[in-house]
Amino acid sequence: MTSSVQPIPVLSSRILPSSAAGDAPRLGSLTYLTAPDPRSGDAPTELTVEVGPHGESATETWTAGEPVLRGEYAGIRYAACREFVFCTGRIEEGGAYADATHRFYEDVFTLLARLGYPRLVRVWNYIGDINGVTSQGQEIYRDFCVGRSHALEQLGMLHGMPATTVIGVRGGGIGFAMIAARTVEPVNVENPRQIPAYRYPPRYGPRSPNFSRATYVPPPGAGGRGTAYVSGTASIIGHETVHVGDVRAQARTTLENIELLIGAPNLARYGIGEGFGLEDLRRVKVYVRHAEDIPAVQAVCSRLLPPSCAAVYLQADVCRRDLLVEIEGLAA
Ligand SMILES: O=C(O)c1cccc(O)c1
Ligand SMILES: CC(=O)C(=O)O
Repeated sequence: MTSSVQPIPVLSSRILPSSAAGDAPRLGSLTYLTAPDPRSGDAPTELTVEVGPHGESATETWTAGEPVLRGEYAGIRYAACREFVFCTGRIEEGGAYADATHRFYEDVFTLLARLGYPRLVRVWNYIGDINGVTSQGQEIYRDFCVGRSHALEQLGMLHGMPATTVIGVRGGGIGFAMIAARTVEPVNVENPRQIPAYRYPPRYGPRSPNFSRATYVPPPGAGGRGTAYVSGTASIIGHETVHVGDVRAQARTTLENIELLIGAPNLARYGIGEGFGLEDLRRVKVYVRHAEDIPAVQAVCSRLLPPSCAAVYLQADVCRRDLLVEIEGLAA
């Protein structure tokens, strides 16, 4: 009997103004709307969040070039091809989020284990009123971190989380999207000039955030290029916010952080034999806290990013009050 080795499907994605998003078969999508849209409940594996009115709206779609199988477990919707699964879910608005977040992450890992896609590649968490407080007086972002950390501790995964974005959006509750892989081996990468988030000191909250600064996915076949998924990155050196009150300097420092993170010298520390520069960024989502800062951030980014990089500027809150801008993206 002969067996043929099937090529691993390539995970691809693109971003368009939300009105122009086509309806090609997809694993899932993330849509950022600048106004509430009463018609847009979340379709299966299509997460919609409301951002501030002064930035852009956009849809990022994720496709795999082959048929997907859809399903639902514990309220989490998924769409899977052979190699990748895209999941979305929501926690409804409530007085506090730690317990619901704990349960949500437990359910996600149960689902991924049952489906056979145990390797997380990318996670997004969109939190309503992220800098507001719970009924117990804890900041909502910190309360979310407590629930996530408890779930991961139980699973022995405190240090194993991939590239992640946590951003504040309008409305209440938390929207989640995740991508996991069946066989490819993602490599989680830290930034040499930032301490790992799971080692942040307690002044940032009772439980540290759990995420890696980037996740590298090797090429599907010999000779190709891999992809570096870059977490929400901000103007942090060590564990400290730098350039408080100066949005231009925060934007520049953020891009320097990304450059150091995905460059060949840093990736070599993980045995990765390639590297990326800012010129390899294919797409970024730039989250800007204050409407009036958007033009300045756009100016910095258009100077430092290549014209080939699709950039969208979204008005949204960042997890720390003194952070004015956060940038995520992918390089390939
Ligand atoms: O996973 C997180 O807690 C996190 C924290 C900061 C920025 C970000 O995009 C994500
Ligand atoms: C972005 C951010 O808050 C962090 O890296 O911790």
